[in-house]
Amino acid sequence: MTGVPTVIVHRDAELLAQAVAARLITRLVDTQAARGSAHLVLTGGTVGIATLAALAGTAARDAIDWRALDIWWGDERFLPTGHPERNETGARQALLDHVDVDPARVHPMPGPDSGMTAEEAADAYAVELAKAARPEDHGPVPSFDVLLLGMGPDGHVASLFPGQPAVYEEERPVVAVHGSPKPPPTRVSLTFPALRAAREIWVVAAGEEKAQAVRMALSDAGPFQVPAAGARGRQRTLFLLDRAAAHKIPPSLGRIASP
Ligand SMILES: O=C(O)[C@H](O)[C@@H](O)[C@H](O)[C@H](O)COP(=O)(O)O
Repeated sequence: MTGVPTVIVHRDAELLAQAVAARLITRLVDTQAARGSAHLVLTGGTVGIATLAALAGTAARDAIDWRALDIWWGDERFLPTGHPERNETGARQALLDHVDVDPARVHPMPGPDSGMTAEEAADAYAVELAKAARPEDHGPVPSFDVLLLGMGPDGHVASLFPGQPAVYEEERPVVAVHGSPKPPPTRVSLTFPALRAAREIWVVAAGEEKAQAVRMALSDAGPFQVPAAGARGRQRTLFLLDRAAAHKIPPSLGRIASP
């Protein structure tokens, strides 16, 4: 784990989504200018999808070279392709159906309609990640330029739930998750080793019900109990919050970015 997270607080959930969308445009444009292409990891959840919708609604989205972008998911609900509860479906409806992505560079996690079990889907995703990794990357996954994470009131990120076997995985980059406390029970998730390959991790959270988990994630809580406490990027970690989610952290920690 590297560095202390930077905390940025916006007025409310709507402005937070707009601000994260604007930040994504800048970051992806800068990365593509420097390296030609970029790797972005998406999240499900309310703020995650609201951010993608905000991005789709911003004219500046055209500054991104959508065809030079690999899109991955941090986790997926193990449901058939097109199911309304899949994180992929939400991302496609909010953003991906409205921009000129290269279909070959959009990497959804397989669902049960692939004929695979959740374990096989996790292994297949690990193979796909390994194919995209370059020798200069730190292990069998690409160095994600931005990895977006929503966070649950229990401090979970991706489908890494407190105390569940997936949080203890130190080898495999992707695992199957059974018995998730948030429905649906079966999921596929990146693990801590894969998350920590990211150059930047942006934890995005809004709402009073997240305030306690935000405080714990920024304290010295252990990642097995509060998985968001273990989500740290190699170069930078941002906690992008609305005021309600930020109100339990010491004022010294948060930078208020919106009046
Ligand atoms: O499949 C999912 O649900 C997610 O990927 C999950 O990790 C989500 O991001 C958080 O639970 C926050 O979700 P909310 O923003 O809806 O609270």
